[in-house]
Amino acid sequence: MKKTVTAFAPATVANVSCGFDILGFAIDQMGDKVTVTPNDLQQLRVIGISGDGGKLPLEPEKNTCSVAIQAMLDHLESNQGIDIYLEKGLPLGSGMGSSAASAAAALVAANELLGNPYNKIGLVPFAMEAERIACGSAHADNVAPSILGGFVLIRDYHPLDIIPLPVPQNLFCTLVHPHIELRTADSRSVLRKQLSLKEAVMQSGNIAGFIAALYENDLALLGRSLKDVIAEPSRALLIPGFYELRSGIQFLGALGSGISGSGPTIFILSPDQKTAEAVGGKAKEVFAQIGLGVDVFVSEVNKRGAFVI
Ligand SMILES: Nc1ncnc2c1ncn2[C@@H]1O[C@H](COP(=O)(O)OP(=O)(O)O)[C@@H](O)[C@H]1O
Ligand SMILES: N[C@@H](CCOP(=O)(O)O)C(=O)O
Repeated sequence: MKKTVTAFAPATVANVSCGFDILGFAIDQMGDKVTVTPNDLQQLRVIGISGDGGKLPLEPEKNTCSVAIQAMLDHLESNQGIDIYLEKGLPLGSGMGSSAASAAAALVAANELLGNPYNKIGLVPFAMEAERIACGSAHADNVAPSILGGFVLIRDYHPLDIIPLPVPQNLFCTLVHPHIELRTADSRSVLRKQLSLKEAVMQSGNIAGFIAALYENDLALLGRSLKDVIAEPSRALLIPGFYELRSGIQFLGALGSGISGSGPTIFILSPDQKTAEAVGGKAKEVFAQIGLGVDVFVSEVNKRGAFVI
């Protein structure tokens, strides 16, 4: 067995407006790193965390790294002991799949340590168990793209059916992260439990249009499909500046915008880097006017997903 393995897993944008709980994509550069080392104690231990300001739990039953690896070891019927070190690169409660990136990096590192018993899709159910403890819901729309990269559709959860999708050319994403923390568990609690038939029809039309746009490389159709009648109406109220930003960028040439995951991060898709940068500049102005700090990132879609370093 290898002595030590480190893996990186990227941030993700879940939902992508029209795909609540069933669609997500991975972002370049930003993410978490996890290092795993075997121990002889037959125990999983989180031996250290950096970059989290002391906020994340070291208890193995509460940290998404250890919960994900434990789910994998249980499936393998293994009692291998592993020490876990997490370098947190993503802000917590950001809507950029922070809890998911930790789980994804931990699984890819532990899988390598154990001789790769699983392919990447095989790791997704273990990462979903980590999401269950992080926010009370085992959604896969962050963990699947963080592990696999690109756009990923979760066609069904029972049984799990994961479909990697094509990534169109020249698609750029601007992420605008206002400096507030929004826990996924809290922003799930504001969701309506019922949809009207009319709303279900609208959401189905848009997710179908979005998937067709990915296959057709049709960015205009992709932009028209960026609509969300399920989560955005209730969640946007929790995000100061959401509607101001949307109206501020409307003539800059972006394809569309929405809430990244459960927020507060807002994503904007653009057909070129120049537009994505201009949108980022406008976002800084809008948030300066309302007096709230923001971080702005511009990224292409990350096609690689989590990898061993
Ligand atoms: N390794 C971890 N990385 C990130 N969050 C973790 C981790 N372990 C546990 N958590 C918990 O998950 C929650 C953050 O997840 P979540 O609210 O889903 O954020 P995000 O929207 O960024 O994914 C926090 O309450 C945090 O305590
Ligand atoms: N589909 C989930 C996605 C949550 O993403 P996160 O990055 O905010 O954890 C939801 O909308 O609740």
